[in-house]
Amino acid sequence: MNPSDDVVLRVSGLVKDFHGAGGLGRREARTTRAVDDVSFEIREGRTLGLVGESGSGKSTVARCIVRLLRPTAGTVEFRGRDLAALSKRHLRHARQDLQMVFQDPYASLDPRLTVNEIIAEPLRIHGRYRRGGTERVRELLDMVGLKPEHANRYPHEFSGGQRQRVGIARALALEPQLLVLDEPVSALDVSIQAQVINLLRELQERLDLTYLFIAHDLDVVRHISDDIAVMRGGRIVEAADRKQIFDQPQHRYTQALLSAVPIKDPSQRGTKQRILPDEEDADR
Ligand SMILES: Nc1ncnc2c1ncn2[C@@H]1O[C@H](COP(=O)(O)OP(=O)(O)OP(=O)(O)O)[C@@H](O)[C@H]1O
Repeated sequence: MNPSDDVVLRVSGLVKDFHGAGGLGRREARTTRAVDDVSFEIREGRTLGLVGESGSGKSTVARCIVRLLRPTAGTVEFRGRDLAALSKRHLRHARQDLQMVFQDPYASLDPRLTVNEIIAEPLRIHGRYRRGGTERVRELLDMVGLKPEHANRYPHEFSGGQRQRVGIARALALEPQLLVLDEPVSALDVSIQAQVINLLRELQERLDLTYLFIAHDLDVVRHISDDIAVMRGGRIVEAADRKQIFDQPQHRYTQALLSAVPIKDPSQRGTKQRILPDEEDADR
């Protein structure tokens, strides 16, 4: 078998610019390069952790992959097919195979819909909610550790962790191959984070899923990633397998992400503070 055959996602030279208004009194438009020449690939059944501080461009990469955003340059290949080259109809079809789970389960679930309606929505949109649709919803609820009676409840009746389980069930409804998980546990308590990460690991094993797992904290991706890419200022500054990143980080920014010191302010005792080098210092 050709070694590239099991590559599910290949991102090459991805660039995304946002064009916004200039500052006060300035007429010219200002361009922010949120993603600057990002490349990586993920093989079948593996997880790439994409890590970096807020504003480093992680979500923009995710949104370009699932085509919520159109890249300025570069390619996103899914199973060897460039998504930008697909017709609308083929893109719609391909998008069933790559689904996204969002950070905030409070904001990403429509509060007016029951859990049954939320999970069935992608099935309906893609014409796959036929007879037995309710059975499929029950099956999905079971997969994520929820009960059949949860189907008739509304999002506000659930805890944060349960809501994220609903979000995961919805993402799985169309039997995708790739999940783009954009900070899926960041809004949850630490104890609940571990439960959701364990669930994601079980599902990956059971359904042969491939993950792009985005987080701002290396600790979060430690137990789920095979490989890790560290982003800063729109670029990947270091990418390696998990062991290498944790045992022998090469880039000063990765080293800084791994190091933590107690905050001096006693009112914040128990929390950690990252020491991040200045942009110039971070360049090797
Ligand atoms: N729609 C937009 N219009 C203009 N600028 C944007 C837009 N979306 C993101 N940006 C800018 O792009 C850069 C990268 O943002 P992005 O949200 O991708 O980072 P992130 O690493 O995911 O951070 P966070 O974890 O805070 O979401 C930031 O400077 C951000 O302000």
